[in-house]
Amino acid sequence: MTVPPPDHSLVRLLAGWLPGQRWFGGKDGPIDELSIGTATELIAGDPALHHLVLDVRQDGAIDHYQLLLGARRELPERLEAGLIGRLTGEDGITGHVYDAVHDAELTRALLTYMANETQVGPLQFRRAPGTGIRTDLDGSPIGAEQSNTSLIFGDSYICKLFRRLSPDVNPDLEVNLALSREGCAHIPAVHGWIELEPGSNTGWEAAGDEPVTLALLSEYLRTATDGWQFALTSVRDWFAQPAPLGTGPVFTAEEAAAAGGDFGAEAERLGAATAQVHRDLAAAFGVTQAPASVLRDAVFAMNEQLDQVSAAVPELRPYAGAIRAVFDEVAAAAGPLPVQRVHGDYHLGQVLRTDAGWVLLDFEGEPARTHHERRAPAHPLRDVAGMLRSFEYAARFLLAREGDLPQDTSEALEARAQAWAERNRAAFCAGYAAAGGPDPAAHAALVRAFEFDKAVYEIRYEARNRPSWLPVPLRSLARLAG
Ligand SMILES: Nc1ncnc2c1ncn2[C@@H]1O[C@H](COP(=O)(O)OP(=O)(O)O)[C@@H](O)[C@H]1O
Ligand SMILES: O=P(O)(O)O[C@H]1O[C@H](CO)[C@@H](O[C@H]2O[C@H](CO)[C@@H](O)[C@H](O)[C@H]2O)[C@H](O)[C@H]1O
Repeated sequence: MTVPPPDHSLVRLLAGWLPGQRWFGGKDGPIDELSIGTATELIAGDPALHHLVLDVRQDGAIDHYQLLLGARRELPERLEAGLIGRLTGEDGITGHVYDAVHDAELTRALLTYMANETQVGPLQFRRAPGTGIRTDLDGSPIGAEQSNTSLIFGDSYICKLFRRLSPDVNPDLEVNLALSREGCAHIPAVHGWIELEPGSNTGWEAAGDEPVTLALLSEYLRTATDGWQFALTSVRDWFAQPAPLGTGPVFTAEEAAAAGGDFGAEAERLGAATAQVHRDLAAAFGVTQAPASVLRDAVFAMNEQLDQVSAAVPELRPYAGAIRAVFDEVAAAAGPLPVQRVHGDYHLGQVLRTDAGWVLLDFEGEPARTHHERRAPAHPLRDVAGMLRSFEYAARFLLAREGDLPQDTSEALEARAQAWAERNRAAFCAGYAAAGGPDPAAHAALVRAFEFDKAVYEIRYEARNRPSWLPVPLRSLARLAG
């Protein structure tokens, strides 16, 4: 038997391992070709650490994924979860190769390199101006379901390693740095980042002049509560209120105040924080008046998405006519519109409640959008609509996943879900407008169109990624379009 050349066998191992990774975006189809775009040795010896950018060709397009590859002759049991395979190589990588995010002994070097602003081959490690970085902390991956991989270092830092790489600066880094410069109080402090020199990967089709962002090191908000979990706790309390079920929703201000875990005041504060971040984004990146044709083009794209998703997900079809009518109404009334940088994928899972207030995370935009789309200016009420959708999700999540409840219970809980959503939507909008954002009530048709567009996006997202969640957006669509 001939032993394949070591480089070849590494590529083969990677091609077998990649499709099984949570963060791999190309699960819909086969990998046509995989090659190693850049390979940089960060630590030599045993164990060794290599940084790889994998160029993955699928269906005519190339995506680039980042991997920290560990190599050890003997693999301790604690690292087996990340095992990719074994190499008999002669190319400097020998022994067991594995995803090194699990190896604290190796990932500690990331902090040291960032603290010292080291350059290794095409990789440049950066420290944010005016900060120091501790180098004595061990990293471990967070358990959360996420599109990237984040390591927590002690109680101090969270380092997000972007898995699918954007061709230039990642909007998450770009926006966080810009907001830091504005003194924005609603983001975690940026401590450092890692980037790849422009032009270092020849397999990059759309590379720009900017360095490619590989990782972002931020302050870890250890005691913060995730917005989605916080909201769900409130919905549970709301459902469990002793007022007799079936007599209508608990909804007077007094009843709401008495309800354990009422979320209204939090929703209002979140609205205010959102408006403040929008103001800082406008200050950092500017605001332009987009001509009416820009909104008409946006509506064209909304209709296109509606057609595509209706074709793929039959459950959407009964609502398509009502949705199209709302889109067309907005297009017909289109005038010049102020646009600016926004969050782009705003929902309760992107906000944390700290002792000091709400903090916004993950300015990368919707994962399915192109890099160009994710950095494009938009109307700030798009973010407002995203969060309104999220209140709908939180309100209906427990019910949609409950299965068959007796009809009277189900109707009574639906009424409460509706009341919860309405109360928190209104509180969020009030907080947003009071803090200086464009009043959602004064732009009701636009907000409604953005909400429908987001709902259509969500239906595709759930059908593709979490089919058991599909009833959640469908239930709220039935109400919105009904
Ligand atoms: N600075 C932070 N402090 C505490 N937890 C954080 C911080 N940043 C992110 N997280 C947690 O990590 C999760 C994933 O982060 P996120 O930036 O949304 O990653 P992804 O882009 O991979 O979805 C968040 O939902 C949050 O729970
Ligand atoms: O957080 P990501 O950038 O990965 O965003 C994607 O995944 C989200 C789910 O994790 C998805 O959000 C949808 O589900 C949320 C509850 O899990 C809900 O709060 C949001 O309102 C709903 O859109 C998001 O759409 C998707 O881009």
